[in-house]
Amino acid sequence: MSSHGTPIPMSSHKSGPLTGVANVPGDKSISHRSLIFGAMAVGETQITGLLEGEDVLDTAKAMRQFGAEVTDLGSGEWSVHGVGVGGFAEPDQVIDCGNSGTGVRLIMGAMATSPIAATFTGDASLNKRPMGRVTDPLALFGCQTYGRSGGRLPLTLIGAAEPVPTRYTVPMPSAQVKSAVLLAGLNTPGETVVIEQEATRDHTERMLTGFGASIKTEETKEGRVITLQGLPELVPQTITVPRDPSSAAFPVAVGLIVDGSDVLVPGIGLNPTRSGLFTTLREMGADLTYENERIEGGEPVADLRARFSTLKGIEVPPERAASMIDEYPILSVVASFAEGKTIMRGVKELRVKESDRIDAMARGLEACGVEVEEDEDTMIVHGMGPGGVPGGGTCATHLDHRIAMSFICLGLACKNPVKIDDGGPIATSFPIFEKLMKDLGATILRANS
Ligand SMILES: O=C(O)C1=C[C@@H](OP(=O)(O)O)[C@@H](O)[C@H](O)C1
Ligand SMILES: C=C(OP(=O)(O)O)C(=O)O
Repeated sequence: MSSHGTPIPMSSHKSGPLTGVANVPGDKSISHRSLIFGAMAVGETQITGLLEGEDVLDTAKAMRQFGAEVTDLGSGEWSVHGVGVGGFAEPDQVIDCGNSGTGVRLIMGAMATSPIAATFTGDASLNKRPMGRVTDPLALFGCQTYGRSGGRLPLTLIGAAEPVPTRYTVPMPSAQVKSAVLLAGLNTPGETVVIEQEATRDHTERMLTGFGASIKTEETKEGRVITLQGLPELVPQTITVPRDPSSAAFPVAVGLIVDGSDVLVPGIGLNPTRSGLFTTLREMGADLTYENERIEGGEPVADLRARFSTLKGIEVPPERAASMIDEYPILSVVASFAEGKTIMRGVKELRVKESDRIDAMARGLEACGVEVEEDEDTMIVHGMGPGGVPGGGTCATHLDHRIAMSFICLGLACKNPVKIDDGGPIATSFPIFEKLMKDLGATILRANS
């Protein structure tokens, strides 16, 4: 089932060369943060290029429930009148974050140090995901949570009336946990310190600095030590959201695996905490070039050009995992068309995303004739060479947008069509995916069309 409706079965079919320009939507991580940080600033934040996917729209609704004025001005332009740090009102309805781990975890952090209560829920996927990783550190500030066993949603959080500053080492590589703790630190007097052993996406640190918070990051023997000074007044910003590298991954991938293709994906952020997939693809021999390299909004940006390539399997360094964590499903598709094995280690976080992504990809690839090995923390794909994957399988998507899009991409380069049980979740992060792919020349059908 899609998160908000009936299932949308789809199929994708071997396509001729995919060519043209793919303008992917705004970055999901930055879109959530623009709304949440805007809601915590005093005055009006203006946002251009917001991703209008379901995940982000759920965050916009939640910010309204906490008292911010959030207005859709049309064409990706949004305005947020914030209530200031500590200014959140108590919502009078349950906060439904839909399919979004980022939304619920960041919002819990943002409210955890205000003297209000809120109840959070999500769809069947989100309500299975672990929340203890966020509620445990938030409890150190003095808030209380009452949830289902295993720390699952639905969950009620009662914010700390007198929050105490906290020093916390994040036990798994997670930007969501890091961000939740930093956001709780905003309404806490004194210094909040978060330590991460592996660098994860740093949008919270960069953007909060832009909003006027004092955040210092030091590389030490312990890891990255991030220190936030509490009780800043956040200053509203004018934000242009860059295009999402995690969405760019799909047109880039089909450009590489569909014979004769040449696809241009303009304006993609190459922040090193996000660009691990592109480095990996180039190591596999991809004809993936960075054109018109430039700096936009303080971030390195380039137009990505992907042309059909003969690829070789490689071992992806595990220390790169955090910088491409959402891209392993589509990498496993690309790896199916490489010569030799692609070994992905250090990827157990994939098991607690919208679905268990190692299991979902392994089962679907096997159904399409690809050999996959896995253990708790590893996935190995045995490549079948360009054009060598039989296809013909039906793949379960488990309410997971990235699984759905990955199998659609697979089918475009297989000998036989690939079916997915539900393309509905694609709307959570990439609502224009189907049209964008068809405009490049992809054959994608809905079961009833
Ligand atoms: O902070 C963020 O915006 C995100 C962090 C990652 O999750 P984890 O922090 O759980 O690894 C990523 O998978 C998610 O899509 C977005
Ligand atoms: C893991 C993802 O998102 P979230 O954790 O926000 O649900 C994703 O978009 O791949």
